[in-house]
Amino acid sequence: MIEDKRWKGVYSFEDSPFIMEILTELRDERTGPIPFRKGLVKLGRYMAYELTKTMEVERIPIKTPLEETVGTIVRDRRNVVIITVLRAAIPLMEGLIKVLDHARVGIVSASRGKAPKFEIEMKYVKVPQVKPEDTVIIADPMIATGSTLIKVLDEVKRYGKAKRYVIVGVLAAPEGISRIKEAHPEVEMFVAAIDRELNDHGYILPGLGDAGDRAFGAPIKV
Ligand SMILES: O=P(O)(O)OC[C@H]1O[C@H](OP(=O)(O)OP(=O)(O)O)[C@H](O)[C@@H]1O
Ligand SMILES: O=c1cc[nH]c(=O)[nH]1
Ligand SMILES: [Mg+2]
Repeated sequence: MIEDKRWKGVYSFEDSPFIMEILTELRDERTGPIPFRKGLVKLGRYMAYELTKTMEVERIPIKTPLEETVGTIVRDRRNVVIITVLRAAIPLMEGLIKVLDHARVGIVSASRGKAPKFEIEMKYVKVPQVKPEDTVIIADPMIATGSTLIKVLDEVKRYGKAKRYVIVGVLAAPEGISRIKEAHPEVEMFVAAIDRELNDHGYILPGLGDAGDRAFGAPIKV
């Protein structure tokens, strides 16, 4: 996990060969929906494991069958709310929750309109009460213009103030990170990699394409 020099609290996993191997499979245009979804689940699991290294722990006395000793509890793992941003975060959340198994889960829908406005439509919002001891983890694989996550954070903050707000994603563009940090400076971000830039349609380059479509197939209008 490396903190990017450009922003405070923004980390990538470019130092982790295994996470990079999973990302490589996701980027590859030949990867179909089944391995694509499996890759997102794997990333969720490993990134959650890495995230626990930044959490508060507690030492507790325990007894083995032979003697008394001291054990460890990741205290913050008990107080997690995962916000799943439909659609593409569904497999990522499935991985996160394998490690963060006590998590309460909120679901929000967010659909990004076309360039140049990239308006975000948020129709479905089900978020639990957020408590002061909570770590709110917002799962969304792609941080492009940042518009989706700014809107999700604005909304989620109405449900109570958390101890930490953490975004877990796969790829981020520098433009999106800067915009989110401007709107919500305290937010931390953990992404597999930070890519070069956005194209005119708001897609991340080199990126992996449309994460929702690659995981679930392209929707049609009827
Ligand atoms: O940072 P932004 O520019 O806002 O773009 C990022 C958003 O775009 C994708 O969702 P999309 O709107 O394609 O919905 P989908 O998951 O249903 O495909 C992605 O999952 C993010 O939520
Ligand atoms: O590159 C991008 C940008 C937004 N949403 C995606 O799914 N991919
Ligand atoms: Mg999409």
